[in-house]
Amino acid sequence: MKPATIVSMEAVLVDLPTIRAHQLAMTTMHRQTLVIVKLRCSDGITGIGEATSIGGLAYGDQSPESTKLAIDAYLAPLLIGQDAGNVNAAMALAGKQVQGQSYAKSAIETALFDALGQRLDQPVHALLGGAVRTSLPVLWTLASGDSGRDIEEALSLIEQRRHRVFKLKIGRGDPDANVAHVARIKQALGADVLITVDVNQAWDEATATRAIAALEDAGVGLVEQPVPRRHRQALRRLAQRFDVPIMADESLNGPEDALELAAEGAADVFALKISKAGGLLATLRTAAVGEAAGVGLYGGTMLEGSVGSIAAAHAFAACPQLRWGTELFGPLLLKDDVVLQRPVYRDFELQVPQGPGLGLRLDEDKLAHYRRDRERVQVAVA
Ligand SMILES: O=C(O)C[C@H]1C=CC(=O)O1
Ligand SMILES: [Mn+2]
Repeated sequence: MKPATIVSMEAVLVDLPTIRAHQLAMTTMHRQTLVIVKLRCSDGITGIGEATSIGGLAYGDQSPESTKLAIDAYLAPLLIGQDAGNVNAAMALAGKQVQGQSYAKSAIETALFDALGQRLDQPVHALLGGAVRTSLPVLWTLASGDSGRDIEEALSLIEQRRHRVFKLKIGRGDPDANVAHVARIKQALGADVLITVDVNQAWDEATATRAIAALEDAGVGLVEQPVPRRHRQALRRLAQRFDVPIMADESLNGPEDALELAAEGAADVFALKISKAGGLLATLRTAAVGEAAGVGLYGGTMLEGSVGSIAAAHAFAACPQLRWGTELFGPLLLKDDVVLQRPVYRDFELQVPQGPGLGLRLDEDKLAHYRRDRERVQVAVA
């Protein structure tokens, strides 16, 4: 392999409308903002990556704007001139000189892997040691805010053979009303359809104890992050108390959290996300801790567009255990995207691309159309 260095890095904010309102405990989304990273190398290859958050700062403490700033002001100047083919060395340098910023680091690592894959003519999953599956089961989130509409949406998606597992976003408003909403949907979809719920940290322990008992009675199969992320002892007591598995999402970032959660028996399932871990390699390290502890693994999403979702798909394809499948449906929630070939969903699964790198390319016209700074870019070109 000929040596290549990183010559430039650009972080572009892209605003895309969603196909419908997406209601979570903490916010309602009508659009999604992607941070698309383009990393150019001295051999002419450009790698791409994506960092995305949910509802700006509603999900966590990194926003698209703060991610772009971290890249523009710190990570790009640090990494330009470094060996583009040595992902471990670049990420170690970023880890040493930049604290936190896991979303930015994930996007940059993705772009390095995409470039390396193109250079070696190998898909990213091959660079991670090889895929153990060629497609990934994908659930769908029902979050329109209306039980009747959610039921219609689920029935139609089952009919289209697109999804057969559904996650319900709850935790907003009266917990009893939340439980009634879940029970209505579970009853309408029947015993064979797995229903999971995501509370996004909205309940205190007493509320969670009462509500999870009722959710268990209603037939829910998995409860995600019922209590605030730092309330790990509460999470542990809930995981020990109930038969229904409890999944850690916001409480789990990298391998260190995984180790502590596993040692304490605080979660039955881990929601892996490349952006929380700070990259594909850190996601696999987090997964390894879970696997060593016998914890179930689930391929989570930050509701990324195609670039971020496919990056995650390469990591999840290389993950030996993935007992709970994935939720990599982000591209389907967006009205449009900025790639030339949108991901393929078939028979309830996302097909993992087999082409070099990520296996997808940017649609530069779409990127120019949806980028937030398009007026300024047009003026600069004119
Ligand atoms: O897991 C989350 O909290 C965020 C995300 C995943 C699916 C969805 O609808 O929202
Ligand atoms: Mn979640």
